[in-house]
Amino acid sequence: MYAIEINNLTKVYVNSRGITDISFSIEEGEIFGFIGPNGAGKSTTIRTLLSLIYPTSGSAKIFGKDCIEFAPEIKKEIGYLPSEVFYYDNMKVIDLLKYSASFYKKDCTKRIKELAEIMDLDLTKKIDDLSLGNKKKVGIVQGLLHEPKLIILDEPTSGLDPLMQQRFFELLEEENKKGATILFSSHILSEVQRLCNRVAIIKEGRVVTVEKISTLKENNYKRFKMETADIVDQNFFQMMGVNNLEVKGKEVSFLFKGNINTVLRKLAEIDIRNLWIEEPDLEEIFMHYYEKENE
Ligand SMILES: Nc1ncnc2c1ncn2[C@@H]1O[C@H](COP(=O)(O)OP(=O)(O)OP(=O)(O)O)[C@@H](O)[C@H]1O
Repeated sequence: MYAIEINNLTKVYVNSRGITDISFSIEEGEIFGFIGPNGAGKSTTIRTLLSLIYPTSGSAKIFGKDCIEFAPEIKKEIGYLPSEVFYYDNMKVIDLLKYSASFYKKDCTKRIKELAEIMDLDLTKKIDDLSLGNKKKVGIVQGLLHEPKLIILDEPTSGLDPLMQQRFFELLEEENKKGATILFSSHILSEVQRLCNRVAIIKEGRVVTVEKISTLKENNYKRFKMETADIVDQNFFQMMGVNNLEVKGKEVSFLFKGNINTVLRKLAEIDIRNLWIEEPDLEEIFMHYYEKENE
């Protein structure tokens, strides 16, 4: 059974696009990235899954159940961290978390304490007195305290310092090992690359591709970097499959997609001092994908 199954989901807002014909599925136990620039439609998709808004057309299932028809039942299985967290500022952190826990049938006291310790969160403080990063931590504990089967995170790391981001990622990996499925929305590629197995790339309300991170990295592009013995005209490197070409004196770099032998035969015509062939990072692949789509 899929943890999430989205079928042709469309949301049209009164004056703007929203999302158009989104379809993808997430297997139970996956850590799935949802990536795209601001305004691409990530939050709209997530809010629809949580039945906080209703789709114009299409449908989605969570653990095999329609996300609108079975919304109250499904919500108990989900931990959700919204991109922006708002609280009744006058409350103490512990009171807010106890209040959140009261929606679930189990006793979450022990888990609240464990999570607060991991995330270095002072439970006795008033929410009013917390920094943005600490408010984010409250959201994280609130989202995870009932040990949900599905964790949905919308831009979860904004406001967290690098050490806390690291702890948070480790926490997510542990939850995943215990069986939780994770949907991780972000516009930061490096964090998606670090955490996720698969990713859906969304652009202007539409999913442009769903790929394994490893496929995106390995099968598509290689980054060639070299030092040539003499200065070579950049036209020499212009061939099918070469992109993002940069020639600075004797230093040359480009992304290559295609049969690697073609490029190696071509390079054999010149005198090369040093050559590196690397996996490009996701950022480069992503940018290239977007450029290609815009052609
Ligand atoms: N409540 C709303 N009313 C009208 N238009 C909206 C509303 N919410 C989102 N939109 C529009 O829908 C589109 C998708 O926005 P959405 O917030 O889902 O994107 P996003 O990928 O989550 O980006 P961000 O990271 O900036 O939140 C945008 O064009 C946005 O302006």
